[in-house]
Amino acid sequence: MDAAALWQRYQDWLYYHEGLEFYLDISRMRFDDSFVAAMQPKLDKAFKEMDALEKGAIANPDENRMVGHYWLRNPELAPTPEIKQEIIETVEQIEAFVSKIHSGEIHPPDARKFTDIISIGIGGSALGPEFVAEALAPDNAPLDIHFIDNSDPAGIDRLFSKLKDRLYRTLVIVISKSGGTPEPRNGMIEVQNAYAKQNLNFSAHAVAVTGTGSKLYNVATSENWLATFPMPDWVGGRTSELSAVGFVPAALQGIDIREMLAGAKEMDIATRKPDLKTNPAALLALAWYFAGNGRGEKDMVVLPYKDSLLLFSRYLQQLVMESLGKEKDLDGNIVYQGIAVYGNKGSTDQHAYVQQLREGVPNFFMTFIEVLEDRQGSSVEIDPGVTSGDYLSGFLQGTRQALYEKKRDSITVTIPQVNPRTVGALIALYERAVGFYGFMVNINAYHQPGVEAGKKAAAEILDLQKKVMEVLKENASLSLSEIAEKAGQPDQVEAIYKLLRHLSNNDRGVILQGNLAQPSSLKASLQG
Ligand SMILES: O=P(O)(O)OC[C@H]1O[C@H](O)[C@H](O)[C@@H](O)[C@@H]1O
Repeated sequence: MDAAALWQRYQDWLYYHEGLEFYLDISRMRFDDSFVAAMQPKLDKAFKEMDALEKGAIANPDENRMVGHYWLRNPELAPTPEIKQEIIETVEQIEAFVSKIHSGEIHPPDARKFTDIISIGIGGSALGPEFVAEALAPDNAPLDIHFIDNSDPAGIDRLFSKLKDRLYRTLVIVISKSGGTPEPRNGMIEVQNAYAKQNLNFSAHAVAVTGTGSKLYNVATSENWLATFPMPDWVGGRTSELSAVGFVPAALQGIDIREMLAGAKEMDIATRKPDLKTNPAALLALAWYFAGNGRGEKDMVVLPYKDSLLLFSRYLQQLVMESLGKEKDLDGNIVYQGIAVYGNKGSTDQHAYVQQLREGVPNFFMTFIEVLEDRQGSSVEIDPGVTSGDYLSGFLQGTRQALYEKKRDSITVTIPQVNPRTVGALIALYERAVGFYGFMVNINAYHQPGVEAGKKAAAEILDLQKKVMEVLKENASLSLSEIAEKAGQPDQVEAIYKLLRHLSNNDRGVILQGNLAQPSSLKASLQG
């Protein structure tokens, strides 16, 4: 295609939203009109299913759940008056609580105000809050946020050593929809222990965000924590940023959650239109379908050219991959669906892997995220008439062009500024695009059966560890296969080897002797 034809194609496919000052350009995806025509029935199906979903259909059939994150930004859409009321009240409760924290009306027992937050959660209960904190927390936030999003003792210690003199004025938010996920539970117990060591009353510092009636809910209410905010059943973890999950930490940092809701609501209105060319989520889903033949054959590389959007691709990883990565379609056929997502930020990543993207295996499509405003205030000239922002903008355009020359497709999303409204809009855009795409390829985008297998296997390893420790207590020194026999798990020698190796490296009283390069030669015993 020559330059004039490309320029025409750009204009033919450009989507612009006036209210949000938002652009979407899919002109550098090389589909043709016949592809678009062939996709129309799938698009029509997706529009219809999306409409039913918003009206409260059981869009997550195997969990028998409604999918209601769209109601969060427009409670009028909620299928019952009770749900509508719950949505409105939760935001009001969050705002009332947050203003009391900011004013010091609610304060820690030994200080006038809370100054820091430890936010404990994983998956959907961490990625949204982390992304939004990085994108939107003001320089002088009323509270500084820190995250525990893993079960890594060294990671937790690093945070404790940073906060040890501030724990007494740190608010702890434990976020878990199910209230039973091991990682946040572990994080909570670690933090409780740290408070106990300093003779601090944990409950006077703690807030929960969880489903009513969950284990965490029961702990928080019976221990009289400062507050508990509900996480409704009809909001999935990966679409929970605009619920209490995202809003409690965001509002505490002084981020305008009403503006996030307003941006999302406006994007929802745009992405509800049953017309491809005026619906940016449908355009995105179409582009994804084209890129990977509706089978995820190409990876989605997401490169925001803005430091504050660094965690967007990580956030999208869960939203896209947990939603679309499915073994079976809705009719039970094996389909192995999904789209892999990765990326950090530009131009930084140009100096890491863009070499492969331009010249190596062509197994991806790019999404550039462009922010029109370079910075607030004026810029110094790096070269005559040129600022660092001009460079960044040039790098984006240059990479887009260089990729296209090599037949590597790209999408460009352009926002005027990184602010609560545009971030809310971006979240809503991708939530809807994922939903559309899910319907286009006929999968349930709202469950995650594959995550359970790893959790179950981990629980079995921990049970095995208990059995192995019992065996060692009763015996002087045993080979790994003897331990496996005595534990009644003869098939689990390798798992036993691995857990003993771990214990022996962590002062847990386990001694492993023998040739470490030949695990079958090892004998294990307990110290003392
Ligand atoms: O919020 P929670 O119930 O603790 O869940 C946290 C996360 O863990 C699970 O394993 C799911 O795969 C995620 O979708 C979820 O966001």
